[in-house]
Amino acid sequence: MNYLHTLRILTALTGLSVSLYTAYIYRQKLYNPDYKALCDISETISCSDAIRSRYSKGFGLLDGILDSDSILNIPNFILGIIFFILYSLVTVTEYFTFLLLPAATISVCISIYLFYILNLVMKIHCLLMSQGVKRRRSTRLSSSGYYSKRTKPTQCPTNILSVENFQEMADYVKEKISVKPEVGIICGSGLGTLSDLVKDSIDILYEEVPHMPVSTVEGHEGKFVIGSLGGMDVICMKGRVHHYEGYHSQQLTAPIRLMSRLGVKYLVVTNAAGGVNKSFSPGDLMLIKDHINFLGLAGINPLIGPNLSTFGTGERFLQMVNCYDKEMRETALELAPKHGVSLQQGVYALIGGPSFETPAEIKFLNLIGVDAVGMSTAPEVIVARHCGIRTVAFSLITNMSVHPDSVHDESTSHSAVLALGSEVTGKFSGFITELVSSFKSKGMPLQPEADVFHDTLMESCNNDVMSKTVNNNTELSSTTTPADDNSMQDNH
Ligand SMILES: O=P(O)(O)O[C@H]1O[C@H](CO)[C@@H](O)[C@H]1O
Ligand SMILES: Nc1nc2[nH]cnc2c(=O)[nH]1
Repeated sequence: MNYLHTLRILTALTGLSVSLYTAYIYRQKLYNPDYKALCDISETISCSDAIRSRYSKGFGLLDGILDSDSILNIPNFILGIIFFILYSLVTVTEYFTFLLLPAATISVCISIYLFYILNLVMKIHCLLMSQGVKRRRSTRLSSSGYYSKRTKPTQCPTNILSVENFQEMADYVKEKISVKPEVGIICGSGLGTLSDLVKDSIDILYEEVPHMPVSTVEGHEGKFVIGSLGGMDVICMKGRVHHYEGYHSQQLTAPIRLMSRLGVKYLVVTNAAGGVNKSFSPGDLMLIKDHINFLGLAGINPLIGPNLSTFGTGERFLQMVNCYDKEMRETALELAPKHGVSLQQGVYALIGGPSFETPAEIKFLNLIGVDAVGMSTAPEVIVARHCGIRTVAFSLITNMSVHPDSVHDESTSHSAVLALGSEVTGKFSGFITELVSSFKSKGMPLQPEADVFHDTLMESCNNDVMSKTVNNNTELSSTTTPADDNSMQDNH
């Protein structure tokens, strides 16, 4: 009898410890997706994945009936803690001992059920035995983002770069710097001198950083400049890489994931672009309200492949509404006049390049509401969004895109783009510095939650709220080009 009593107490204590440890891992994972639990032994023996699965709440039985965030959908570890506390009390006090048999029966049934889920449904072994994996059998991934042998998507079966690779990039950079950058800046073609604004900086060449693609285009020096700007710690990219250089879109967005791993929360993206909106002039700075990503529409998206769920939002189906952060755009519009910057607003289109557009393509872009065209930015913004980094972006209009009737257009050449860039960049120093400084007072990165979406939809119904803060753009709505059509402008 005594022996049985001790065994019951030991069982209750073991159950309680396991439940508490599960609660601990659950909490750690919430704040640090990279946290590796002691029980994550291999790809198939793991509890971390299990703990974030749909079976981790209400044993998965309420899935589909209750929302996963419903307070009634109680995590298994809480049920476990309650169960084992009651079990211990009954054992120790010897009150209600008639409950022990049904309790033990229920616990055996639950164990068999979980054994079935883990081993036959999810095919992983979780030592804590109380949860399951969140991914389906056919798409289970290893931590490095590789599919198991069972599943072979025909396209991009693995990621070009794994989570570990991004971590290696970040570790390398962290070793070299003493600051903790919160702001990222990308300098577009001819805009490299923006990096001169960074004070007390150290430079790290792209070629030094493991897995970092190297710029091959003139006007993109290819180095990180890390230091301080506007009272913020920043990491500035003096030059970027492009799809047309032959890089995979996951490679050209690798620095964004590196930034995310360093703790960057805000991003300022710049590019040189051809003006499609006829009311623009070379030298104008355009605040990007939205983009049309022709590569993305054609199925070239940096998020294709196994989802890197440990980054920021980690969303598989990423919402792109407000990816050009509304609050940051409003701040930019407020600050611009103070610094003598006449800020245009518009939609940026990414084309694959490296050839510039034909007259017919420009006509088409103009018809569909594009204001400026270039060969970058959209993939970076998509990945920044995926990482939960708030982004604001600008196009320097370096040339007006070719007029349909012209035979030769001298301003649309890379050397002309670079020349104009270096000529006018200095004018934006004060503006960019104060914009970066303003991030100090901004909150945590906005996740693409339903209320933001709703907010934006409401906004589009109520006409363009941005027009309240725009001074010079009131003229735009009276021009006749489709790019200025209100339906496009009001959409953001
Ligand atoms: O987008 P950024 O890098 O500023 O460069 C733009 O300028 C180059 C063409 O001159 C293209 O690479 C185009 O994308
Ligand atoms: N695609 C494209 N990219 C540019 N970058 C700078 N100017 C241009 C342009 O006219 N077209």
